[in-house]
Amino acid sequence: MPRDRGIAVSGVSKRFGDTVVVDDVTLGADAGSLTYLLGPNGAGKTTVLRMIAGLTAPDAGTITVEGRSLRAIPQLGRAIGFGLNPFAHHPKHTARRHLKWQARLAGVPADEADRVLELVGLAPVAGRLTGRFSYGMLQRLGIATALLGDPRSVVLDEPANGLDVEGTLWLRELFATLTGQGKTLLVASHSLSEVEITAHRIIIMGKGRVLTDASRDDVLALGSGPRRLESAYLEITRTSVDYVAGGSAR
Ligand SMILES: Nc1ncnc2c1ncn2[C@@H]1O[C@H](COP(=O)(O)OP(=O)(O)OP(=O)(O)O)[C@@H](O)[C@H]1O
Repeated sequence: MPRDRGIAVSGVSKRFGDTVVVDDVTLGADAGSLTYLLGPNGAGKTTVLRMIAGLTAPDAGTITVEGRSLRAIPQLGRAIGFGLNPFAHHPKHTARRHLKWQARLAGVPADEADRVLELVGLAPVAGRLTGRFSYGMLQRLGIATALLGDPRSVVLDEPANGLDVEGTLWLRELFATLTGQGKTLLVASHSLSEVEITAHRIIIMGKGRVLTDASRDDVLALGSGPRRLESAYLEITRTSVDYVAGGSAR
């Protein structure tokens, strides 16, 4: 059966100045699947997500959403929900006001704000200033923004960062619900333990290139020991890390 590609990135490259940060990347995410994008710091994950969001223009290649070129989609925010930066909010606005504003930008009804506040568990603090939110609450607000208008595809950048245990379990359930509804989920993450539990497909980038794009089971088969994904990941990215905080760790 052909794969039902929600998001398809084909032969995409991006250079900043003299540096090629995304180099002929082809990857995608299927409807009804949770696809994770992994890779060391600076691998190019966020740049790929920003190009899918239309925030960064690729130098080469094509990006399609449900078979349509980005340029042919008049209101991209209705087709894909993006949660790329939990700090993209005005600290003097309440959560509800922020989401109503985001709804307007995405071209969806303002009353969507209250639906998504409920969905992410922020309804009780809807009237609180976002400047007083904890990091975990801001993550939930970012996820709420991505869910405005109930888009068929959702793209998130490290949504599990800062979530407490209850929040992590909540996010796991949310992902299961969304994929069960046939939605396309593309999520950049460094939380290997969570990825190992929830992924359907795993893409690993390094130095701007795709190193691996395979089912979760096929990636796990490359690892060994009690932390299979961690061991597979370290092996795959071994030659792709040129920045290690605190010096050479490996
Ligand atoms: N606007 C920009 N101008 C110049 N360089 C940039 C810009 N945005 C990103 N880069 C560079 O592109 C490279 C890839 O960055 P990117 O944020 O896509 O990596 P990443 O895989 O998401 O990393 P991380 O895991 O740290 O979030 C990095 O070297 C980064 O410094």
